[in-house]
Amino acid sequence: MAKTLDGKAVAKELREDLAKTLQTASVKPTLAVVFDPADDGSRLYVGMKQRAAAKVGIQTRDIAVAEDASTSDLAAVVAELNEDPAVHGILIQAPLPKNVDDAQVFAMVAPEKDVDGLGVTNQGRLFANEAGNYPVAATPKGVMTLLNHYNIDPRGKRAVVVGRSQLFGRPMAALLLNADATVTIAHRYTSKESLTALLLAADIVVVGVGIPNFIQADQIKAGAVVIDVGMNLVDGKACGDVAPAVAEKAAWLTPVPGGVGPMTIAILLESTLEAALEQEKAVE
Ligand SMILES: NC(=O)C1=CN([C@@H]2O[C@H](COP(=O)(O)OP(=O)(O)OC[C@H]3O[C@@H](n4cnc5c(N)ncnc54)[C@H](OP(=O)(O)O)[C@@H]3O)[C@@H](O)[C@H]2O)C=CC1
Ligand SMILES: Nc1nc(=O)c2c([nH]1)NC[C@@H]1CN(c3ccc(C(=O)N[C@@H](CCC(=O)O)C(=O)O)cc3)C=[N+]21
Repeated sequence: MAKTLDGKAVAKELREDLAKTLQTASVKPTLAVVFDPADDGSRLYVGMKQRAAAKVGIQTRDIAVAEDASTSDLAAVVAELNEDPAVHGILIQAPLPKNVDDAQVFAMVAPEKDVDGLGVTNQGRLFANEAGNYPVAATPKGVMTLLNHYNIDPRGKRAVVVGRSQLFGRPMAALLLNADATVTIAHRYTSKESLTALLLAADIVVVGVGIPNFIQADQIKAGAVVIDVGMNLVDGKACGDVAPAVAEKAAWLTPVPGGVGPMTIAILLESTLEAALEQEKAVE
C-alpha cells in the first residue's frame, strides 16, 4: 500500500512558518487576485487562497473580471496593478472569461509582481535554470517542495509529466529537469500505448489533465512515486486524475483532496511574501 505524501500537513507547517515570519516582517504584503467570478472553480479556489492569506497576515484585493471582458480590458487592469506600489503580487487566476487570452495576460504582469511565475520572464528564467530567486508556478513548486520534504530526490530518476499547460506541465517538467531527472512530457497527442509504456518505466509520475481515473493501476510500475495534480468535481466531491487502485502499486501517492492543492496555496503565499520583501528592498 502506498504511503501518503501529506500535502495538507506539509502546507500547514509552511503556513505556520510564514505566519511567524510575517508577525515581525517590515512589510505587510498585498496580493491582487484577478479572477472570473462566473467560474465555479475560480470562486472556490480564490476563496480558499484569500482565507489562507488572511490567516498568515497577507492582505488580498479582489478584482472580479466581467464576463464580456477582452484581453485589452485586462491589459488596463494589469497595468494599473503593475504601477500600484501598494500591490506586491498579482495572481491571474485561470481560466479568465472566454474572450480573454490567459497567456497574454500572464505575460503582462510585471516580473517582480508575477508571484505565480507564469509570465515569460519568469518562465524563461526557470527554463534556463537561472540561479537566484524568482517566482515559480505554485503548483509545480509545491510538488517539488513535497518531494523534498519526504527526501525523494529526482536526480537520475525517470520522471513522466502528463499535461503540458503553462500553469502546470511545462514548469513541472522544467523543475524536474533542473533537479536532474530524465523527463518525458505526455499530452493529448501521446497515444495511450505510448503513455502506458512511458508510465511503466517511470520512477516518478506527475499527472494533471483534469480527467477522473485517467491513470490506472496497471499503468504504474511497482514502487513508483505518483503525484496527482488533477482537481475534478464528481458528485460534488473533489477527486484527482489517478484511480484509487494505484495506491496498491505505488510506493508514494498524494491524496485528493489534501495533496497538491494545499501545497499550491502555501507556495503562493510564500512567493507573495518574497516578492513584497524584494520590492521593499528595492525602494530603500
Ligand atoms: N491542485 C492544484 O493546485 C491544481 C490543480 N490543477 C488541476 O490539474 C488539471 C490540469 O490543469 P491545467 O494544466 O490547468 O489544465 P489544462 O486544461 O490547461 O491542461 C490540461 C492538459 O492535459 C492534457 N490532456 C488532456 N487530455 C489528455 C489526454 N487524453 N491524454 C494526455 N494528456 C491530455 C492537455 O494536453 P494538450 O496540451 O495537448 O491539450 C493539457 O496539456 C485540472 O484538473 C486542474 O483542475 C491545476 C492547477 C493547480
Ligand atoms: N494562476 C493560477 N494559479 C493557480 O494555482 C491556479 C489557477 N490559476 N487556476 C486554477 C488552478 C486550480 N488551483 C487549485 C488550488 C488549490 C486547490 C485545493 O486546495 N484543493 C483542495 C480541495 C478543494 C475541494 O475540496 O474542492 C485540496 O486539494 O485539498 C485546488 C485547486 C489553483 N489553480
